[in-house]
Amino acid sequence: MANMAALFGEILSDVDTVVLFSPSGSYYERFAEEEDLDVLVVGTENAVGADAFVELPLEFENIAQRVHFGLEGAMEAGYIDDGDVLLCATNVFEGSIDTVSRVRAEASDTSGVYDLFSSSRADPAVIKDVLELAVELGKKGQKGKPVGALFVVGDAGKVMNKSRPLSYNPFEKSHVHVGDPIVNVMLKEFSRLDGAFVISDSGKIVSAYRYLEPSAEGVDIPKGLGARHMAAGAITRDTNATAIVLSESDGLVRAFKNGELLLEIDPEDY
Ligand SMILES: Nc1ncnc2c1ncn2[C@@H]1O[C@H](COP(=O)(O)OP(=O)(O)OP(=O)(O)O)[C@@H](O)[C@H]1O
Ligand SMILES: [Mn+2]
Repeated sequence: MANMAALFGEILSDVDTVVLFSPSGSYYERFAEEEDLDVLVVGTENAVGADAFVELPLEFENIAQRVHFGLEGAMEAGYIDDGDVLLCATNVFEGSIDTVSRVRAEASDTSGVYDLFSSSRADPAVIKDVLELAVELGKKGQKGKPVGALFVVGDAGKVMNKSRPLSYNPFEKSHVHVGDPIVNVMLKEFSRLDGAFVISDSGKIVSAYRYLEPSAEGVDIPKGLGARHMAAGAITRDTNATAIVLSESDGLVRAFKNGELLLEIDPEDY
């Protein structure tokens, strides 16, 4: 048997931090016991009670995105620095950790996606729920047909002031929150509605059918995107809201904050 440690040694040498993605308790313990090793845990929850932990808002199926998001959060939290060499251990196939990637942390690579969750005015769990809602809607569509949707999350009072109703508001007297199971049942209904959904910091659906009228001056969104995306970008520059858009035409989910596109994901990858 060839000496694997010698053959793969380069990948494992001169590492600053080991990053474990969703490790089991016993797996984590083995690393935590090593005194001269910096260990960071990344996952949707801190199941192993690690001191250094970065929360993933979603279980990213795409490994590169999972690693990227984790490292962006780790950089933001100060666990790693620009130029650090990291060993990222994660699972690609079913079950436990099966893959190790050697990655160099690049501050210039950070897209601000972690910011979307950590410093949005709305509760991060609400952003996550809405993002999941948009992804699910993007996967399912409406009877197999692609649908579009626009969710404006946070700073709802100001958003309401910068918009007008296209029709009566079905949520006027209701107390529906984005995390409620009923919201998933309502998904299909949602997708028929025109205009935007306005959601409060705490996740209450304040209104449907809102036509956004922010000032679009100076908003710089990628060419080729239409009125829905322009309105989404612009409302986040005019207010402290975060906008999450499912495009009917290309099927992608995009998130905007401070007038900028922060995240672009393909629902099929989740
Ligand atoms: N200012 C606005 N406020 C709320 N909703 C809007 C606004 N402008 C457009 N929309 C909604 O977006 C829908 C699609 O518009 P349009 O095709 O111009 O947008 P788009 O950015 O190309 O989005 P898509 O990729 O989904 O086609 C409209 O039918 C309308 O429901
Ligand atoms: Mn369009």
